[in-house]
Amino acid sequence: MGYLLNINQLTKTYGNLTACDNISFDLYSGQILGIVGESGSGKSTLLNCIGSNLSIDGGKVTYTNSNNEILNIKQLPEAQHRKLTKTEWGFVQQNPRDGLRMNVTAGANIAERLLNVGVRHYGNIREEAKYWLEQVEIDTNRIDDLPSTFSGGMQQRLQLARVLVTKPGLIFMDEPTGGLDVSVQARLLDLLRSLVRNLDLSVILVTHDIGVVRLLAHRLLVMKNGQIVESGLTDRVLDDPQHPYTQQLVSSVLINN
Ligand SMILES: Nc1ncnc2c1ncn2[C@@H]1O[C@H](COP(=O)(O)OP(=O)(O)OP(=O)(O)O)[C@@H](O)[C@H]1O
Repeated sequence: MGYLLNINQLTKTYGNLTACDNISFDLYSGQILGIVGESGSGKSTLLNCIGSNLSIDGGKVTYTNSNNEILNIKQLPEAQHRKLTKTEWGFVQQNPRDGLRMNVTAGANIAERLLNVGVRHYGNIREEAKYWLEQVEIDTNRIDDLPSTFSGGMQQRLQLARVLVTKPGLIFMDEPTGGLDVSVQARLLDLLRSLVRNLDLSVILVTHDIGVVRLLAHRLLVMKNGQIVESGLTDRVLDDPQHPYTQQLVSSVLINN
């Protein structure tokens, strides 16, 4: 089977700074790809060049959609790109406020994405919303509450439900457990792990937290100064790092923990 996503020589510059320097990789269906690296290495920029409408200065992003059409993402008309991001793609932001609509109920947050894929029957929508609240371990009695009345961990789980309800072909996650207390992080991580396994999700996951990729990612890209310095199976990269930068990244985790 062919790839789900192909990134070919992607380059993004800000003035004199090359935030992403000639990045190439493939993502296959059902794969969780982790992107790690220190702050400023270009991880979020790369994710936004692929998953959002951040412009690029060179290269090509190709996605195979659910109809097996191969889409040249950076050349897609704006309306088609918007449709893709509202249906087949999902983005889980570090700050749930960026991924949720805070002024509508939890149920409406989930329903909005269902409406985007053409579901119209109110009863079905409410049942689907309840189902996904259960999947992310939120009490269905909270369906009519505003997300602002939820804890940080609950907001993050609601963001997941909102994304998962359209059964996206590809999910982008930017530090999904960042900004949460350690115990809340651990619970979210557990939930994420069972969801990605049970739903066979395809995910690009950006984090500076080696523990997160160790638990979730099949493969890793290690970024430094906008470049990929090492890539491979997660266990191989973390247990037998080849590049001095990866060695330093892995050993600093051992020391800090
Ligand atoms: N809008 C922007 N304008 C100018 N420079 C930017 C902009 N966004 C990012 N950069 C620069 O691009 C580089 C990569 O930033 P990016 O946020 O992608 O790194 P990161 O690895 O995601 O870091 P962090 O883990 O801190 O989020 C940094 O040097 C940053 O200062």
